Amino acid sequence: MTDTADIQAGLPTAARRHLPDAPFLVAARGGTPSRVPVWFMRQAGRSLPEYRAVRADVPMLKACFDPELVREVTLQPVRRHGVDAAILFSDIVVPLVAAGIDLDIVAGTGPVVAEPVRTADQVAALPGLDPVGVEPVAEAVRLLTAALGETPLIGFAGAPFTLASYLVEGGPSRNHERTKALMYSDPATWHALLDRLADIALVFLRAQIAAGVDAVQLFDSWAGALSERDYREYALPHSARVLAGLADAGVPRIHFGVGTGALLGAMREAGADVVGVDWRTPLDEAVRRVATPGAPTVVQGNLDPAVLFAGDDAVRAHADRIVAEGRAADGHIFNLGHGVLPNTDPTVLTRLVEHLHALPVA
Ligand SMILES: Cc1c2[nH]c(c1CCC(=O)O)Cc1[nH]c(c(CCC(=O)O)c1C)Cc1[nH]c(c(CCC(=O)O)c1C)Cc1[nH]c(c(C)c1CCC(=O)O)C2
Repeated sequence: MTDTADIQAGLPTAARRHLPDAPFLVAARGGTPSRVPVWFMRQAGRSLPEYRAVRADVPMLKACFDPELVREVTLQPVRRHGVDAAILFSDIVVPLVAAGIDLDIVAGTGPVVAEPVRTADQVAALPGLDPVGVEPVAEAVRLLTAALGETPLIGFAGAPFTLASYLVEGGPSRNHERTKALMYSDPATWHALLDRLADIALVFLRAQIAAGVDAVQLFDSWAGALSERDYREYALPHSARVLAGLADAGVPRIHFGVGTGALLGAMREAGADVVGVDWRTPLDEAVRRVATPGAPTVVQGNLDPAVLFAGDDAVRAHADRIVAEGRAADGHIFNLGHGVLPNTDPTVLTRLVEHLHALPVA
């Protein structure tokens, strides 16, 4: 394992903007924002015709390494919806590609790995990430912080478990059976793999922070496939190392996964300042699960993305319920319970943002 101290060296903080009143950042710290802050996971993407237009001739991974294109696509949902945060347009596999792992993002499928990683020798041969490899991403962050005005920028990475699932399965998986087979049959190789992936995630996030992102989200999208016991044994220590390795930066750390109702307390313990919640767990119940003495309880979520297809009355009714449930927390950042579905009508999102911004704050 790489010495975490090496990865932590040299984090310039001068790049970060001072945004004391940004509602997203105020809520992330457990304060009272001037309005209900909202952004949407996958807000940049196929739901937007302007995204489809600029991506028409550019493969996904090529786009992720083009700073000007990343800037444009990241800004599109901010311009259109007036959301309270931008999320860097990238992908969880970008640092793996930058490290030299042969994989592609196949439209309609997701990441596909040329040679799945399943043996101790393959794990030992995995390359590390040199920050130079993600310099185009850092450049995009610098372009964005210059363009965003008062709107915060969220950087992100995939958590070690979720990255491991793609590497071991070779692509998206419903049951994660090969991943779990490695985990249960060869724990030493499993932990060595997650250790490498934690290093890669940490280098990627620290490069984004050094370039100026205002918050980070660690996506452990598929952690909900694990029982709480297995999550604590096989995933949490590695996510905890990533999150702890960012503590000195002082930016809010959001941690999110799908179907993680049983894991919310453990995900908080991994070192999250803000816990993202999918739609299966009501926010007031999520607050009970993540509350920790001595620290503000902040949650993010959790509108079912499918509700966006049910008409404005239903959207507003669900949104109002979620805002009310979120009042159980010290801070609530409105979001979906997972990403925007590709055929969502984007005008529904714009009207939802307007509705949330017109609500009184507690
Ligand atoms: C699991 C995961 C991946 N990527 C990501 C996760 C974690 C978040 C989650 O749980 O959804 C993270 C991600 N990927 C993308 C973003 C963009 C930022 C945002 O607006 O939220 C973010 C935050 C762009 C993308 N990443 C991808 C797209 C679609 C590619 C395209 O537009 O052609 C986008 C906009 C590709 C991708 N990459 C991945 C999947 C499952 C897919 C979708 C495959 C498909 O349906 O085509 C892996």
